[in-house]
Formats: sequence, structure tokens, C-alpha cells
Amino acid sequence: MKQTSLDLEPSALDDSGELLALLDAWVACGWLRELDRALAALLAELEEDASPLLLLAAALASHQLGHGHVCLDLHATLADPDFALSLPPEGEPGGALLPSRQLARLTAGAWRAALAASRLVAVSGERHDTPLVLDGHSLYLRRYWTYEQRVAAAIGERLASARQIPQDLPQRLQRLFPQGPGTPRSDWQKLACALATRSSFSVITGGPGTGKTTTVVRLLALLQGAAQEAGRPLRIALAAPTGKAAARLTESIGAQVAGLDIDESVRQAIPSEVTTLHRLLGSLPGSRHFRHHAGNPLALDVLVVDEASMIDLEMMDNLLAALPTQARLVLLGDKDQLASVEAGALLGDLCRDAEPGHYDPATRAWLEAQSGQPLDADELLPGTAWQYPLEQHTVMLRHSRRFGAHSGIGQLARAVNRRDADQALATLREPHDDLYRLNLRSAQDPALEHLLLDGHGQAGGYTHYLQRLHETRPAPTLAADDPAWARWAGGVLQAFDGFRLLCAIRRGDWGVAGLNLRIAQALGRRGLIDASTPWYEGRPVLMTHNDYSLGLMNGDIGIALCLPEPDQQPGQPPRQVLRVAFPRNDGSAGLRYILPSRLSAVETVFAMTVHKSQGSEFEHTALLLPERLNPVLTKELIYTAITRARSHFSLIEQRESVFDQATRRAVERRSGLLRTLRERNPAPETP
Ligand SMILES: Nc1ncnc2c1ncn2[C@@H]1O[C@H](COP(=O)(O)OP(=O)(O)OP(=O)(O)O)[C@@H](O)[C@H]1O
Repeated sequence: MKQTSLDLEPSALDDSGELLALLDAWVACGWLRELDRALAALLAELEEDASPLLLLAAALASHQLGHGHVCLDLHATLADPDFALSLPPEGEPGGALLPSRQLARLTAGAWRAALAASRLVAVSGERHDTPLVLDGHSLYLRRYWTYEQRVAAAIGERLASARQIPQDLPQRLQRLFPQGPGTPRSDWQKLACALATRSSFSVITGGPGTGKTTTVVRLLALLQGAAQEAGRPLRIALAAPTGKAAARLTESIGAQVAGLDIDESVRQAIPSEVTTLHRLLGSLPGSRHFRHHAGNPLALDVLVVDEASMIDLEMMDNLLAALPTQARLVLLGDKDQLASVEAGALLGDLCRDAEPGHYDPATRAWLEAQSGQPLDADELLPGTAWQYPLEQHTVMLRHSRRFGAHSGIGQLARAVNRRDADQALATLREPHDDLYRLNLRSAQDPALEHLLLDGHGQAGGYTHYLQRLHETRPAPTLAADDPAWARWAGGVLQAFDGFRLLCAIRRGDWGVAGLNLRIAQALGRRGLIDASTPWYEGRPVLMTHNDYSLGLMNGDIGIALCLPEPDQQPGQPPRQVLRVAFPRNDGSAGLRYILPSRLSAVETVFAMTVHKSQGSEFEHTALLLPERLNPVLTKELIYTAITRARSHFSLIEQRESVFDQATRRAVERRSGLLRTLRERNPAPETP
């Protein structure tokens, strides 16, 4: 259909054929997925006179899902098209194809009107048979709009269900959170624990080392202790979105539970094993569905989910459906981290107002009475329960015990999080034992290779795990079932977590692919690996898809090692074969060994993207920034990279301005979850 236009030449926005040709061009550049374009083509078939503006919006709404946004926000898109759409994805020059050029003449009013006029679009979900829903100035694919509505409804229902609170809550809190010399005036851990006893839904957010695990372990001790006394012990489960995160939490929960001063019967009834959400819900291979759902709910009274920043909207919908409403759900995570790569920055949405708190006077009074402490933080703002229903059940932990006031990593992370680029740069210039900055003269600067292989001072590089591999290898005559092999493989995997290079992009000199090649070649030149073959001993690999038949999940990391063949001929010396050792990721500290030929979806992982590093920590983390700003470079990405570092952080860059500009820029995830949740909360009746 032709739109009226002042231009004589038809443009992509005036003509459906031209629009589809533009989408083709974007697909050819690798900017748009084939499936985004296919959706536009399908809609063009369904509605013969479909407006090109509708086809464009549909393809872009689908494209946005691939970038984690649940919907296409028309205003935000038109305000800064290239950034809002992340096109081109890695910042390469785009010329006339750039969205900022193509959408220059479009206004939000005209776009919205074209969408609202289409039979394929329901305005605010008033019809149930359209593939698209327009909610305010956001266009959704119906499936995602439905997820958002269901998640908001389920959370709203949980928030409204008040829980019975132990009469002696103040005393119980006092026992679990004794006031020590280092305890701040407002102990936010104690406040978070108190608040989480009140309803079936609560969120505890905080940066690294702020005590999320400590708090939740004490919360579980409190709830289980009270439940046991009442003769109704609780069924508790702990979960995390990825195997890696589950393994990490298993370790820290185990240590925390062991260290608590509580009755042995309560200790025994707090699980220390953490499962993945997929395993908890019972994933069905080859399907989006799970064994547990509303019709077959989880038999649980309390569920704690850590690393909740990695939960996407669809998973949250599944989780809320499968968890009975009377069961408590406690989400833990760092709201400031990058969100899940799937659509929906759930934790970020839920915690948008966690810092100012917006506690209702009644919430504040209750918290102060139960905890015996003032609610005290400079950033707090007042609020009411009906305007801020979720915030009455959310606490942000504010004191990091891992990165104290003098830690360089802590100072840098805090400055980046505030988008205070000047302070972040000043911190990088000051001498700090845990921070290092490498300014490259060019992409080929040998200092890069030196840092990646040998590290810097106390901070190691990639030679460390390979030295361990070679120097601690068991005698080849040992039988395959000798525990020395598992100890060795486990030690090599652990040593590999001593260092990781994180990249912002995938392609080019500064991307994951190029750097993986370069690092492998450099290690080959040192004789530490044989990089002339695709599968060499010491090759670290990352799973890029879930493989249910092998029990490996997207994001799992393994290392190829020469190990004795399990089925040996009696009397023969053990034959060595290359197998890939993966941690079991079930908290058991066990390993599994897979033949390389069985691994179809893996890539080398010396360097990995910051996105993929979420849920992991490394002793030394290096972040390599590309030479040009691009849409993925935001303060969330930089903050996430810095906070992956346990002891040392290195920033590698060619131009200082990229760090500076990226730190000033924040991701704006598009979703309407918080708005929907607030709208669903009834206003109080006026007398
Ligand atoms: N109230 C406390 N008293 C003493 N030590 C504490 C307290 N809270 C936390 N810690 C210590 O601080 C460290 C970090 O705590 P914790 O692991 O609970 O933080 P976290 O927010 O879960 O960290 P992460 O970001 O790694 O998940 C741990 O060593 C823990 O023992």
C-alpha cells in the first residue's frame, strides 16, 4: 500500500515491497534475523494491504526479542534508532541502510496510527486473535505480551497473600543477625530477612559480596526453625538459571549453612544443593514445555532463585505457573548486571526502584519495629504501598563485604554503576593492587599477548592452567578409574577459572572469534598446546546450546584432556584418548567426560563475551574494549565484566574514550512489566 509522501521516489516506509527489500538488505548484512523478516512477510500475506509501517514494526519487534527487549518501544526507537535497535550490532559503518537514516521521516504518531489501524494488531489486548498487541507506545508479539500480563498477575497475587509471621520475629532476627562491631546502623541484611517473611514474593538485590547468600541462608534458618517448632517442616528448594551459577551457589550455601549457630535439626533441613531452573521444572527435550506446570505443580513451600538477573520472561512465567501461590518465592540477584540474553530483564524491571525503596510509612514502621533498627540510607525516598506495591517486598543490600571502601575493583564497579565516568577513570589512574590498565598502541601490540598469556604481577594469564595440566598429569600407567585422573581434571578446570578474557563483541580484531584464534596460536608457539589440529589437549570449549541427551547446558565449559580409555584390554597399558572434561554442575563437584565427536555445539573459549560470563567469577578478569563505540557497550556491560573479577581486574583498550562513553550509557530494556504490575494494584478506597 502506498502512503502519502512528499518524496517522488517511493521509500521503504511508503511501499510494502520496498520495505521487505530493506529488511532483506538488513538480513544480508547480518543485522536482522531471517525469522524477523519472515514474520513481516507472513503478515504481508495475512493482510493484503498491510502498511509498510506495520511490517517494519513487526520485524523490529521480533528483532528486539533477540536483543532481550520484550517489545518495540516506538518512542525510544525513534529517539535514537541505531542505539535502540542495536543496528548495526557491532558498530560497523552502515551508511544509507542505518535505521537512523531509514526512519528519519517517521513520527511516533504516524507509526502508532498505522499500527492501531491494522486488523493484525489489538490495542491494549482488547482482542484475543491478533498476532500483535499495541500497549501504549509499545508493540508486542502476542506471546510476549501474554507472558508479561501473566507474570504481572501472578506476582500481584503473591504480593497480596500475607503470610503468618512468627510472633517472636524480633527475637529470632536478633539471634540470626547479632549486632557486631562491623554491623552498620541499618543492617540491610536483617531488614531484608524481615521483609521476606511477610509475603509469598520477595526480592533481595545487591552487588557482589553484599550478603545475598548470607541473608537467604539465615532467612531459611528462621523459616525452617519456626516451621519445625509448629510441627510442619518446610519443603525448600534452591535454584539458579545456569549450571555454573548453581555450582557456585552450592559451594557458598554449603559453607554458610555449616557456619550457622542453629539447631542441628534445622541445619539438616536446609538444603545445600542448588539445582538449575530447567532441572527443577523438568525440561522436556525438544520442547518449550516443562514437566511441572499449573496442572502439576512443584511440591514446595519455599523456593529461592539466585542469579535472578539471568531469568527471562518466559522462564519466569513457567516458574510462577509451576509454583503454588502459597509457596514463597525469593529472588536474589544483582539488578545492575546485564540481563538475560533472552527477552525480558526481569530482575532489572522488578528492582527499578529498589534503591530509593519507596517504603510506605506502614512498611517502614513494621520493619523498624521487627528489626529494632532504623531504615537509614541517603538514597531512600518515601512512597505508598498502592503506588509501589512491589517495592514493599524488595530490599537492596548496600554494603559490600567483598569489595570494601579501599578495593580498587569495588570503587571502579561503584563508579561505573553510577555512570560516573570521571570517577571511574580517576580510579583506574590511581595505584591499586587489584586494578591494571593496558593501553594498546595497535591491535597487534605484543603487550596484549603478554598480558593474556602471562598476566600481570600477581594476576595470572592463560599459561597458568596449561602449566598445571602438564606439570600435574598423573602417570600414564594409572588405570582409568584411578581417582588421580578426576583430581587432575578438576584441578585443570579450576585453574582455568584463574583467568578469563572478556570481549564486548564477537567479530573482528577485538571480538571473541579473532582473539580465540590469536591466543591459541600464541600458546601453540610456546609449545603449551598443539594448535595445528581442531581438537587439541587443553582446548577449552563452551557449550553454545543445551544438549539434553548429554546433560550439558548452554554456557557449560569443559577442557579437552588426554585420559585413559575406560575399556582397557587386560594386561595392556591404558590407551589415552582425548575427552572433554565438564564439571557436573549439580553441586557434587563431580566431572563428566565426553568424546569430542559427540559435541556438536561448542566453541573455543579462551575469550568469551561478557554476556556469556554472567554467573561466573574468575580470579583475574580482563575486559578488552573495541576501538569504536557500538550499541552493546553500556555501563551494564562494563559493570558486569568488572564484577566477574574476584581478585584482579585488567582493562585493555586502544582508545580511552570508548570506556568513557560506554560508562555514561545505560541499557534501557523495553518492557511494561512494572507498569502492568502497578496498574493492577487497586487504589485505596477514599473515605
Ligand atoms: N553479616 C555478615 N557477617 C559476617 N560476614 C558476612 C556477613 N554478610 C556477608 N559476610 C561475608 O561476606 C562475604 C560475601 O557474602 P555473600 O556470599 O553472602 O554475598 P553475596 O551477595 O551472596 O555474594 P555474591 O555476589 O558472590 O553472590 C562472605 O564471605 C560472607 O561470609
